[in-house]
Amino acid sequence: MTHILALDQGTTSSRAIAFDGEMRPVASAQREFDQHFPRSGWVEHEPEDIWDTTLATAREVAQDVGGIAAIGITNQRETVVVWDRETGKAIHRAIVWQDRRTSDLCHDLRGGDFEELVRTRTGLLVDPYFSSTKVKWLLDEVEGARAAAEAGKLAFGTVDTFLIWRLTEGRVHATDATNAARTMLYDIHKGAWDADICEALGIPMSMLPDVRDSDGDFGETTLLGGTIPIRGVAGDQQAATIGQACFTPGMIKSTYGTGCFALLNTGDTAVASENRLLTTIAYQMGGQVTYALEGSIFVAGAVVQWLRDGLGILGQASDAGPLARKADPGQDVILVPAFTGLGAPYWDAECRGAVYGLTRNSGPAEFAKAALESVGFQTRDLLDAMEADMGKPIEGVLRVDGGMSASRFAMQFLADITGAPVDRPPVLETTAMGAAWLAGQAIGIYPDAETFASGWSAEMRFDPKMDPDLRADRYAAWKDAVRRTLTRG
Ligand SMILES: Nc1ncnc2c1ncn2[C@@H]1O[C@H](COP(=O)(O)OP(=O)(O)O)[C@@H](O)[C@H]1O
Ligand SMILES: O=P(O)(O)OC[C@H](O)CO
Repeated sequence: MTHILALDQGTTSSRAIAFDGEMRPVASAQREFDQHFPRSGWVEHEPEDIWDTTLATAREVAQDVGGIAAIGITNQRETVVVWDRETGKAIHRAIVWQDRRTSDLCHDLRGGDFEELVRTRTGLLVDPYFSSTKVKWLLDEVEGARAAAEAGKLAFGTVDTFLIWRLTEGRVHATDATNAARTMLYDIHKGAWDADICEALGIPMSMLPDVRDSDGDFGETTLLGGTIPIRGVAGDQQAATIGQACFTPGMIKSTYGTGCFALLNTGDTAVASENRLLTTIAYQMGGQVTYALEGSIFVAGAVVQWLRDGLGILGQASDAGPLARKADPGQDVILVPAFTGLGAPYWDAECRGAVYGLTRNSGPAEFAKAALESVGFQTRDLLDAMEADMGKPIEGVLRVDGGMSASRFAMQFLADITGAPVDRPPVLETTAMGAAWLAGQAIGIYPDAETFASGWSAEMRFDPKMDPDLRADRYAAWKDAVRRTLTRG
């Protein structure tokens, strides 16, 4: 039997999932790895941990199913690895997307021509979230790094690129267009690295990988038994967009993992946001770019982890919904989970979390309810910004996935507060499925986009049930709470 192996290298764990010829997941393995927080606001991963967990899970699953026809890679985005081309060793730990160490630098870079250049060419905002200022930090701070980079001895990559390099044993230094689009170094209109931005940040272009189609040819690996081609690569949120079959302009998916990332397919038009959303690449196939508007929220499932590990009021994440159902409906407790600032559409890196409306009777149930509702409120912020950018209401359904979409309470509130039906597919591993589909259709064993999309169906639909007046009141209360939390008022 022919299988496609999807490698999903996420923020907290590496997963390998084998899909059979019918695109059904048939075997999987997962390994968590350590998170390093050397200072407040800094987040690092050990590149060898990323590699070891990826290789171990890939080997386990490959052995389980036997023949693998092709590999698809999907990855946590923006995270930076810089390594020595000669030895293959990283010069420093990976700097993770959540890391805020370049806040001051980004602050200094805002407000002038550079910010405008970044916005118009990369579709992004000047924020520590993206890769470029992290690369600059490494070149400035690691001894000898800048000289080595200028001599062409160092390679930069997002995690996909690092894994491709390792899997091909240094033969291929490449990424796909979706990952390139998250670096803040890539012109998404021209489809090329931007020399002006690289020069402004002092990043030698010799460090940068070759950019290919998401279903391009990324070489072969002999490390999993036999010779297996790598034929699909996409950032995890883009892979989820593909796995949710959001191939038509106007379709939206929203993934609830550690954070939440909503992508609206805008077809061949790169819509410039007036509402602080990101313009990004959904996928590139056959040289043809499909764009998306993206809203990025930094804390979604992480708020449930906080209830469990920080407050200790949950035994496990799945207790959150049942606890929230016990909350006193008369209390309007609002939690703004700005643990690391707020992402879209506010982009306030300095503000921190807050709780409003506490009474003497507020307890664990009210906290659980407020935490789950905060994710719905934040998604409504994104959808409103998308509607404003598109100049028309967003019709249709929100397709959801990710670990937190398992919560029926959270998904029902999401439908209630957005007023949009919410569809949840039977396979929540849509990220891996998207990467597998890219690779599988590239080698001709999976159907084309149209056929894949027509076969897509929801396992569960959540219809909005909230009274429209109550919806308006509750959302106004959220907006008021956010206004009071922002450092910029
Ligand atoms: N039943 C549940 N109810 C609420 N949150 C959940 C539930 N199950 C998982 N989560 C949350 O989902 C997140 C894990 O989702 P996952 O997609 O694996 O994230 P990531 O890929 O970012 O590591 C965790 O933050 C966890 O708190
Ligand atoms: O690893 P995840 O699923 O939390 O996704 C991380 C995103 O790609 C960051 O942009």
